[in-house]
Amino acid sequence: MAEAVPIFGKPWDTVQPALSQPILDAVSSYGFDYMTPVQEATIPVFLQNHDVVVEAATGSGKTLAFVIPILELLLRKKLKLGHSEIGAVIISPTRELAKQIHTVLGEILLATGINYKSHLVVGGSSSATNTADELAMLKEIGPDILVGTPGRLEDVICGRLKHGKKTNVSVKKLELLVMDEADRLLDMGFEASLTAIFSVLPRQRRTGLFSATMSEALSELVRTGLRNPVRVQVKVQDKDGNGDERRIPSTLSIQYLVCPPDRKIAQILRHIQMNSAQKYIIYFSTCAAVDYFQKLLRRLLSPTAQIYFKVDFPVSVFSLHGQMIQKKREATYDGFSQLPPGETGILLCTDVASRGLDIPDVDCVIQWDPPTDPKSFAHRCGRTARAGRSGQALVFLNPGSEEAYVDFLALRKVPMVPARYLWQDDEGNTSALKIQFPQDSRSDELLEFLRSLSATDREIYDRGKMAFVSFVQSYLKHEAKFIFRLKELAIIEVAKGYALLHLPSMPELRGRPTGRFVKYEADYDAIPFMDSVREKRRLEKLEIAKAEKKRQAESGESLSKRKKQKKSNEAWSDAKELKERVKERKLKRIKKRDAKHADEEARLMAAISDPKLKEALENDPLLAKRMLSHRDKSLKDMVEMSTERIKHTKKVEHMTLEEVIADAKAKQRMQYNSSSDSSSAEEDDWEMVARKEKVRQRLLKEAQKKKTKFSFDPGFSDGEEEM
Ligand SMILES: Nc1ncnc2c1ncn2[C@@H]1O[C@H](COP(=O)(O)OP(=O)(O)OP(=O)(O)O)[C@@H](O)[C@H]1O
Repeated sequence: MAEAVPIFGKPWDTVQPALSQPILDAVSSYGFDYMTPVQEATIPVFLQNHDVVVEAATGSGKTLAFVIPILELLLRKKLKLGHSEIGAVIISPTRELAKQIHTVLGEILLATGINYKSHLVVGGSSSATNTADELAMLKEIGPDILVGTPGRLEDVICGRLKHGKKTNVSVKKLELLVMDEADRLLDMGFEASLTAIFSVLPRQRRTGLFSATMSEALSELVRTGLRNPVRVQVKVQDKDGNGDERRIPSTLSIQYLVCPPDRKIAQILRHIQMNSAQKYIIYFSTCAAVDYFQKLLRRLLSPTAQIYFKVDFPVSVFSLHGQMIQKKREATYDGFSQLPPGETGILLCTDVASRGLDIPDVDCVIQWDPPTDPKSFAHRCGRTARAGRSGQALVFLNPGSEEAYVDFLALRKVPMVPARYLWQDDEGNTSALKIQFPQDSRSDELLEFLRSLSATDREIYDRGKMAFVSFVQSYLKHEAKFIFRLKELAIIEVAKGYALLHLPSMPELRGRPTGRFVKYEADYDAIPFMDSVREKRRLEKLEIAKAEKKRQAESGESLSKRKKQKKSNEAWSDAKELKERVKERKLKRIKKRDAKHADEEARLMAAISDPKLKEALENDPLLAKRMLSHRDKSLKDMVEMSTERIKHTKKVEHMTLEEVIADAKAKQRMQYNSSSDSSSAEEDDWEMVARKEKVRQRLLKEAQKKKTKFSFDPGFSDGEEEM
């Protein structure tokens, strides 16, 4: 078990300006006699009404560094908040973290006896499934402090509602805004929600940003949301006293193991076998991998698998990722957090659990693969070694280009030391080896056993393929691309490490020598689901597919032809649908325009008695439009102009663009020579004809290219082409 190392600062009653007695009593009821360095540095500055930007290692006590000043400032101002008025808002990137902060706040409020209420505002919570429910709850409770995630908070604070109800929350008297894991808030693309929230909060508020890692985006936020902030940076020295600075707690030891990807699972199991009664968190890059390895681990813990994973102590396996429903997320989090001491527990998760979570007594953090965002690395490791306790972290690096990650992190003040390869003898005894990649037949046997599980359980088989494919896709998303190069990744060994029965067909595998991968001999169609309902449904579908295949084989259709046919049918129907939609939109536009013109023309025709004029107008609806906008011209002039234009339009239809321009220029010259004022309407018409000619030329070229039928009506189509 991890032991506590005292790394604390001054007592709480030394804070200047002094904290109120109820708050001092509350922290002492927690058994916290001394502040941590970040609390000592931050609380006085926040209390002196400064905005703060706080950067301190994981597990250093940042939560109380903002919770205490929030309560103290609200108390000190003796702020009388109405039923719907909010005094402080705390924003967190994940629901779990928001819930945790809300719990800490609630406990402190209870211990102080202060009459403020806090409320948790997160999406997908079991208590309020939508914003309307949330607002109804808020109306009933009348909280003073809100803790939540950006989207739902934006809904509640800014009144962006889906149900047309007005928000009944007022932030006019808000005193404090805190953003925990502020850099993550921006990385996760919450910037728009944050900006919306800032825009409705009073400018005279205090703002605090807290994180263990700062980013460039954060300095942008400092510029936009804070006023002359005081920057608090708590530095950690290396334990060996060489004066080196580190971004991680001094009580945290991080090891790395350069290990072929197909040995990882055996290494993890041996780790667990060697260290009983420990709490582990294992990070994966994708939700699919979490689900898959949870299934495998659970099966490995069954009595029949004890030959490969022999443990004589109870082990509970949990999983947590962002695609799980909220209720399950909450149950997992609570289950793992409340695991009784002396029991071994393993939480498999993605980065949704990398930040801020204060799960008690986590002894070891293992990273199956490094995170795509390098900043997450320190946060993941920081789930252990919290508040002065010691803790261990281990990351697997694939041989090839990933070894460079060690130096990359060292430059970012995250030091690591090499780990030893864990070896298991034939009796199942585990020991640490000095050599890096020994022959490891027991690891190979374990993989074969996992494959045999896959060959008898379709859910494991399907999930394995999904996990592998999603891993490859996530590998391409690594921010440190110069280290994580897919070309240099031993992808076949990765597939072996995922205990796949066969390689999936994917472009990333094209051109790779696959000889090292031995396909598992099995009838893949026969692999059943353990769940009888799913299996029944699968068999029914399989029957239908087989019957169809047989029918096509009998009718002589080749597979490639069938595929081609299917593809062309899909493409054809898609294209047809699109064409119809375009046509529909076009017809709508024409109808709308015609209705408008018809109205104008009707009024005009009613006013015209000259039959010649009427005829000219019928031939040229564009003229009707022009006549309405040039009422100062006599109708007769307009008709002459129109007749001339119609003649000319018909002529230019067969002219090239150069000829049209030359013609227009000649007309202009003639007009200039005759010293007559050129009519602007007429100039517009020439311009229009030239423009239409340009369009016609373009369409002609395109049509020639596509060899499609081409028609273009320069008089009426108003620039709309028909192909
Ligand atoms: N003054 C204190 N004395 C002893 N323990 C403390 C003190 N302040 C906080 N702690 C404990 O330290 C642990 C870590 O605190 P907290 O979760 O606030 O860390 P953090 O800096 O926010 O970490 P992270 O960066 O991972 O979010 C908690 O269990 C908390 O109860």
